[in-house]
Amino acid sequence: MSHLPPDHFLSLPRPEAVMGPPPGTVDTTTLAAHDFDVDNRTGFMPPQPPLTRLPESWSPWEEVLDDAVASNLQLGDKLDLSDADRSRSAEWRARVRALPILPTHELKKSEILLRRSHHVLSWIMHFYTRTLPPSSPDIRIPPPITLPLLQVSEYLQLPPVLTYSDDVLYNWELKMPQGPLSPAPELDNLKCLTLFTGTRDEEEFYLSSARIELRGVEALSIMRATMDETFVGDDIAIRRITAYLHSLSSVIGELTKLLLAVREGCDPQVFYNEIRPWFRGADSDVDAGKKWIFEGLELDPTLTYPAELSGPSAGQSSLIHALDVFLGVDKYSHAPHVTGVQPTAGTPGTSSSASPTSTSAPDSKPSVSFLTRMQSYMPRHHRNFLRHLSANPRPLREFVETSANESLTEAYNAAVTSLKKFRDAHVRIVAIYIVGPSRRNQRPMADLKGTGGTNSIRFVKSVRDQTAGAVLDSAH
Ligand code: HEM
Repeated sequence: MSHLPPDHFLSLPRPEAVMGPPPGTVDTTTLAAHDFDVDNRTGFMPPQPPLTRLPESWSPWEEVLDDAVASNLQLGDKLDLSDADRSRSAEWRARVRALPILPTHELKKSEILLRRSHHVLSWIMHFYTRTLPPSSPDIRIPPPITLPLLQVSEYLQLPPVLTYSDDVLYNWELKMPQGPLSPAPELDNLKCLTLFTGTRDEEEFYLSSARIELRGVEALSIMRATMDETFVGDDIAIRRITAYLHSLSSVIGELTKLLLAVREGCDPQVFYNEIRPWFRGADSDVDAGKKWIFEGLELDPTLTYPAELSGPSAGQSSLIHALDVFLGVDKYSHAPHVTGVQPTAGTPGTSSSASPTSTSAPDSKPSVSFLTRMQSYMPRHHRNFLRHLSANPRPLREFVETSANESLTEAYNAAVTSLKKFRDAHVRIVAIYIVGPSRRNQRPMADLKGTGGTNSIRFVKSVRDQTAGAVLDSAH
């Protein structure tokens, strides 16, 4: 960097993660943040394998998580839970409650430490809440988890709950070392860092998304090249964009194959009955009338009751949203009325009955599109990337419409249709992994709600149908 002038943004010291950069300057809290933390080899996945261990000062968290994994803890509402299972998880929860409340200020110095902390604390929280006996009247998260998890989440601007970044983006390592010249991890050279069940099915479930993220890097570079060409906008540009859009259709076709390949390693019954219940966030406890209570919240006056507490969902993948936004399909697929959430009586709008310092949940959830709600679960640099993409002054769809070029329109429609086919496949996956197993009903209650809080199959079908509606008339 010695050749850079001292006032260049890359020469400036990293801004404090929590404060962000001063107004008018670029956020450089991560190495690639000047590029929205989107790497040209690994896209929304980090280019280096994520940190696997926090420094010594925070080892009590790491140890209690190791212990949860090694103890093979079982879901609290498992039908054939043995007394030994029950007492093992009760002992583990007692250990969590006895943890010291560790300070988090030093973690703010590094985005990488903050990410690992969010990963460790949110996995502990899910192990804790989901092993509670079903007879517990509410879900109480003890202070040694509440305080650091809410503080770390505040710094990262993420909800204090397991997110797609905790179980996919930052939950991998290489099976075998790759040479320094390898541009990105090979799709079959990944394994996961943390699992609830230790099963291959669970690992394959996360890795199917990870592979989609890595294969999607080519889509990101096509988007970049297309955006450059729309600025030129001449006949050559139109020809190039036409070719790029055909390539994009093929890449989305590859993503569809990778999505369907989840069936090779992840059994639907195991997914529905043994894996998915671990993901449940506060939404899933609403029907049972249970509130999440963050004990100790009042000890830090800067903290408030979290607004968002849905479980992790690949609906938080920035890649799929980026495709929607780039193609201008999001106005259809994720129109404001496509919230996925069934309005409940007396919860029409945005009002909330919890006071800022209340330790328990507000009664209602704002009615915003699923896309908008899921963006708050994405790493903030990725959220900014999507905002930047939305603010593109020469949107592709408009460009295609005004160009009125038949080949270009056809290529655009092919890309939209490819995205619609991805969603056809996704509807099949939701039918196989959620609707089918729910009919056999091995769990206490048939659970058709998505972990993102939607009415799963109805919602994914409506997003798919809206995507199809974005195809342009060939007259354009
Ligand atoms: C077994 C595998 C999968 C199942 C059972 C599944 C299930 C679901 C469900 C139930 C929803 C509704 C939202 C919610 O409440 O969470 C959803 C949404 C979504 N999922 Fe999946 N999903 C799977 C794999 C994937 C993968 C691998 C991706 C891509 C990386 C993906 C991308 C999305 C997207 C983008 C949405 C938002 C709706 C849309 O834009 O189409 N899903 N998924």
